[in-house]
Amino acid sequence: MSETASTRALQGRHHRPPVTAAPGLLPSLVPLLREWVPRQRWFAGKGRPVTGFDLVSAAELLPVDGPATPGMLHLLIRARQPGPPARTPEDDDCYQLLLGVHDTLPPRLAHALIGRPGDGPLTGRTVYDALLDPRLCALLLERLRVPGQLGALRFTVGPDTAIPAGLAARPLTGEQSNTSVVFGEAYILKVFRRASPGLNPDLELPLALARAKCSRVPPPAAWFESQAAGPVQPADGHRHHAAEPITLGVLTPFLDGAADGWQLALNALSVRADFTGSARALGHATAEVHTALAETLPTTELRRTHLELIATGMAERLDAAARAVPALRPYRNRLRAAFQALPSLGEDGRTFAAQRIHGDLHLGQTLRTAGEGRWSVIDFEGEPARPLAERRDVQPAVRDVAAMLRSFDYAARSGPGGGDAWSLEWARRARAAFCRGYAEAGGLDPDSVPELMRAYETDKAVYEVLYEARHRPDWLPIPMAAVRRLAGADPHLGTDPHLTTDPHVGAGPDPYADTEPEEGDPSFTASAPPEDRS
Ligand SMILES: Nc1ncnc2c1ncn2[C@@H]1O[C@H](COP(=O)(O)OP(=O)(O)O)[C@@H](O)[C@H]1O
Ligand SMILES: O=P(O)(O)O[C@H]1O[C@H](CO)[C@@H](O[C@H]2O[C@H](CO)[C@@H](O)[C@H](O)[C@H]2O)[C@H](O)[C@H]1O
Repeated sequence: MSETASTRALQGRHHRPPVTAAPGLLPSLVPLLREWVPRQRWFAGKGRPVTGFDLVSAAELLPVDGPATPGMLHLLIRARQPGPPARTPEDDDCYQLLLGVHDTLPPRLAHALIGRPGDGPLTGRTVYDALLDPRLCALLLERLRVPGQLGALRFTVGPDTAIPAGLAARPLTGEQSNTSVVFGEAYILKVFRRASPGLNPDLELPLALARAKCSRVPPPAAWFESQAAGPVQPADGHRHHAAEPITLGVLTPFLDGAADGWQLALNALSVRADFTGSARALGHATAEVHTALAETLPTTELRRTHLELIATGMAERLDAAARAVPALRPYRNRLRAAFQALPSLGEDGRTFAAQRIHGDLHLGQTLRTAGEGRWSVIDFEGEPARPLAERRDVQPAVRDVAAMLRSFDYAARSGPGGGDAWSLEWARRARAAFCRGYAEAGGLDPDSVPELMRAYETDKAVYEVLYEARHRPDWLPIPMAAVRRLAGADPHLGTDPHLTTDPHVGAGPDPYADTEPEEGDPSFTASAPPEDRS
């Protein structure tokens, strides 16, 4: 579409009141959304029925009254679900929808269909997920690349950034917590599906890292937010005001041809290749990101009372997970021991540094660039299920390290070896190499804080049990294996033997390493895996 045509379309000059002002709009969409929203991967309230929706805000991004061209609506809606009341406004389940409105849906968009309202202002029209329609995505980018305001929506372009017009859109359809669209293989727009009042760390931290000149994270090029969504009536019966802007989407440079760490790890496992060079380089990248975050955003020292609070939070999450997933219950007491070790750490006046961290680091959040083979880190949103305030809090940086260690275990258990002895040894070595790389590049040596590492790895495994039970039940055995291992480890041992850094690890041939490998380890190569040599 030409710039003039798209600008005209986006101007949306109406000769009628906007359809979003019609009182019957949301009621007419509710029956469709009650079917469609709970089926989406990003829907957080799985397992509880949706009894209705409240409208938080609505904007007409493209007029919906043209018969030949699709219209586009922007909605923030809050799902009504019976159950325990929300603890904070951030806990409420508010979702962002971009709806296409057309007379008839072209067959190529059949998978995007939401439904056809039987009454209200869109009677007889077809409503569908606009983020699956490349044409509507391209128009959304046209809106985004020019700073400005539309109703409650505010569009911002980063400093010294000029986004070209007319980039072709390619919606991503993989399993994701949010919805992403690639434009001209030059930019990627991530549209957050859960909308919480407050700056999303996936905008906040990359902006801070760009200020700190950290080149490990693609800098935001443009973003859009919603300002003050007015009073809403969530399930807890209290009226909340969304005082802070809600971050809705972020556009960043697309690392074309980059491969993600998860895929690279699975590739390595499939040919029985060592991964220690890559893991070590990833450790370096992670430490660089942590250092830059600590330099540019607030930090604090955690003392005994903080450690008590952290341990209590972990124990509460364990209890909640065990209520939802019975398989966890037999391990509950022994897992708790890992958390109970934390407060005693502060007894001698020992303190631990806390800072802003990634919050959900795993191999799928790392990208290795095609040309120079350098690791980047993406997706700073934190664990999507946690309240925003908690995700924006300072924490020990080793929490990210523990999370990444879980990811090597996941790869080994879900990859081609299916958790055989060779794969588990692969994971042990990759984990140790990551820790070593992290410490080499200035991060706190994970071996020096075994209790913290064990507590955070346990907390992460518990999170994963709940995550898999909700989203991918077939994957549940993977974190359950970690739960059994962590519950079996002697809580008085100090260092978990699975975390110990073997000084000889991290040296095998690794086709994906971006650092010079050290002297090779002949006992662990692609051609001679330990159990194959007999
Ligand atoms: N800057 C980028 N360059 C290249 N690919 C990216 C970039 N950002 C994200 N991706 C790809 O898009 C996918 C989804 O991004 P992510 O931020 O992890 O979204 P979600 O929170 O929905 O999981 C990632 O797995 C990655 O492959
Ligand atoms: O969608 P996000 O990337 O924000 O993160 C969520 O989904 C992840 C899975 O896609 C999940 O990660 C878990 O599975 C990974 C393999 O698919 C594994 O590498 C991670 O270690 C494991 O935690 C993540 O926990 C969840 O928040």
